[in-house]
Amino acid sequence: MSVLTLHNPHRMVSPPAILDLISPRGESSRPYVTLTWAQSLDAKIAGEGGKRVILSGPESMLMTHWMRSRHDSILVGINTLLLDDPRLQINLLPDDPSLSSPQPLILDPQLRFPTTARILAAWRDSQGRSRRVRQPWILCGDHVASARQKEMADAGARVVPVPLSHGRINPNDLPDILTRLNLSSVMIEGGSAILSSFLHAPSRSDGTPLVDNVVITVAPMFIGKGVGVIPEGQGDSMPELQTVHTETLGKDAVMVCRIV
Ligand SMILES: NC(=O)C1=CN([C@@H]2O[C@H](COP(=O)(O)OP(=O)(O)OC[C@H]3O[C@@H](n4cnc5c(N)ncnc54)[C@H](OP(=O)(O)O)[C@@H]3O)[C@@H](O)[C@H]2O)C=CC1
Ligand SMILES: Nc1nc(O)c(N)c(N[C@@H]2O[C@H](COP(=O)(O)O)[C@@H](O)[C@H]2O)n1
Repeated sequence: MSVLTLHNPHRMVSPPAILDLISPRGESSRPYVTLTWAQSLDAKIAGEGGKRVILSGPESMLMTHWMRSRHDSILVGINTLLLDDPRLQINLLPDDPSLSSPQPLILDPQLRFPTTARILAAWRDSQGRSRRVRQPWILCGDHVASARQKEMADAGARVVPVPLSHGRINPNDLPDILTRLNLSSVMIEGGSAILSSFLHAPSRSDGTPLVDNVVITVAPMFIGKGVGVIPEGQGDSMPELQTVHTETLGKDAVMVCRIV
C-alpha cells in the first residue's frame, strides 16, 4: 500500500463503475455534455450568500475527480469562480501520468475574472509543466474591450471572445464553441444559473437533448437558507429526467440520469 493510500483510505486506484454509464470518450462526432452537481436534501448547492459548502463525502468527491479526468473540459460560471475560487483539478486521483485535468472553461460574458484567481496563479506557477494544472480559458462576450482582454491574457489566461445572446453565452452555442476549441467533451459543474440555463436549453438541431447525462450527488444534510439547484422563479418547464442508475457512495446517493 502506498503512503498516499495510507493517508487517504478513500483513494480508489481505479474509477468507480458508475462512471462506465457515461461515455465522454465515445465515438460520437459531436461534443459530449455532462451536467453535474452536488446538492443537499433541501436542494441547495451552496450556503447563504453563495458560501461554499462541502456536500460530497470523500467517496463521491473522489468519483467527481474521476469524472473530471474523463472529460476534455470542465465548465463553471463566473460567479462560481468568484465565490469558490476553485482549482478544478484532479488532485484526489493517484499520481498517474496517464491522468490529466480537464481544460477549465469559465463562462464570463463581461470578463469579470480577477487576475488574483487561484486557478490562474496555479497555472502561472506550474509553467505548463504538469498535465494536472491547465491554463484557464475564459469565454467572454465579443464586445469586451480589447485592453481588458489583453490584461487577462497578460495575466496568463486564454481569452476566447464569443457572440452573446441577451447578454449570456447561449448554451446551444456551446457544442460549436467546443468543436472550434478542439474539445470533444465537457463536464458542467455549475453554479445555479448555469445549471438552470443548460437544463432549460432546447434540444440540439438533430432533436437530441443538449445535455447527454446528468450526474447528481445527493448528500444527507440540510442547508436551509442558501443557493438552490435552480434559481428562485426558474423552476418552470424543467425537463423530464429518466434515472439510469442510482448508487450509494459512502454516505451519499449518486444518480445518473438522462433527459427524455
Ligand atoms: N454544490 C455544487 O455542486 C456546486 C455549487 N456551486 C455554487 O453555485 C454558486 C454560484 O452559482 P450562481 O450564482 O448561480 O452563478 P454561476 O456560477 O452559475 O454563474 C452565473 C454567471 O455566469 C454567466 N453566464 C454566462 N452564460 C450564462 C448562461 N447561459 N446562463 C447563466 N449564466 C451565464 C453570467 O455572468 P454575468 O452576470 O457576468 O453576465 C451569470 O451571472 C456558488 O455559491 C457555488 O458555491 C457551484 C458549482 C457546483
Ligand atoms: N462534487 C462537489 N461536491 C461538493 O460538495 C462541492 N461543493 C462541489 N463544488 C464544485 O467543486 C468546485 C471546487 O472544486 P476544487 O476545490 O477546485 O476541486 C466548486 O467550485 C464547485 O464547482 N462539487
